[in-house]
Amino acid sequence: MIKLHHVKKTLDDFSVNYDMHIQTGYITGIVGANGAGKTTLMKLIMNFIYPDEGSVSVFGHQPLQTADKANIGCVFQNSFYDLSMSIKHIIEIHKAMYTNFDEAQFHAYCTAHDVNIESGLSLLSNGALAKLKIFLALSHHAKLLILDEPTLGLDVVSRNEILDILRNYMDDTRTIIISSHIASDLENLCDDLYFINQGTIRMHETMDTIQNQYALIKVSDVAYKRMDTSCIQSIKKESYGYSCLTNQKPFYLENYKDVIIENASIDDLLEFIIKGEPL
Ligand SMILES: Nc1ncnc2c1ncn2[C@@H]1O[C@H](COP(=O)(O)OP(=O)(O)OP(=O)(O)O)[C@@H](O)[C@H]1O
Repeated sequence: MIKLHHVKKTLDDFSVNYDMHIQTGYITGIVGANGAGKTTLMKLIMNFIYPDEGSVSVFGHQPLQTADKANIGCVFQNSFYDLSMSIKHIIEIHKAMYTNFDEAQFHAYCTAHDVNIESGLSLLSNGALAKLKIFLALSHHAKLLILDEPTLGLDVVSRNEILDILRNYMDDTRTIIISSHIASDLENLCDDLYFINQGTIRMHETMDTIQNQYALIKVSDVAYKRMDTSCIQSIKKESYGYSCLTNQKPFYLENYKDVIIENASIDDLLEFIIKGEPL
């Protein structure tokens, strides 16, 4: 569905370097701290900015064709319509932009999730505005959804509603790329994750591999010295000794029955990527 081949881009003093293959039928999460380069990645995919080197292909086309944009729904954090506009006006724009804009479906989303279609944008709460952006992105039956922090500003109930809608939206022919600061949202949604730090991909794993193979091992200084660290990827010094990240959980569960071995969350992995000491 999407390939980034040796893509390099420099924006003032920030550079990115991306190689990625995002597969059809997958929900791919993009994880990274503030300023890691997540939005820049999505802008490169959407052809809003162009690579200095390398290539980006979407739907097998390089660069993205204008006709392909009808098959993409996107939500970007900092760009939307002027707040003086009404929702009805925006519906008209989307009907003109997308021949397959499904007004009935859009109404159904808004009605089911308490977004008043009669309203002007300026009267909507932050949460309603966030939902509106998502419903617009979903309502022309796009094959590809690019969602940059779509749940920002939503409470937990609304976030879970949106995650359910995205799960229901998926089928084998559709693809979602989503970034979020809320790791649990991605944990419960994504099939595949890319971890980005300072414009580079630091880790790419399926959610299954993260859940089955990755773990945190918490040991004292003495226990750390005795432990086989050949399958430890990175460590952090802690008050009690060391916290160690492994991608060989079964090995440590089998051989170190007396130490604390915990599942590694997305937040744990990101923290190790940023602050861990690689072995
Ligand atoms: N047009 C631009 N010109 C110069 N620098 C830019 C431009 N766009 C982004 N940057 C810089 O690139 C870096 C990455 O920005 P980006 O928005 O991709 O990060 P992000 O991971 O989406 O962050 P956040 O989670 O905070 O939204 C930041 O340091 C930002 O200031």
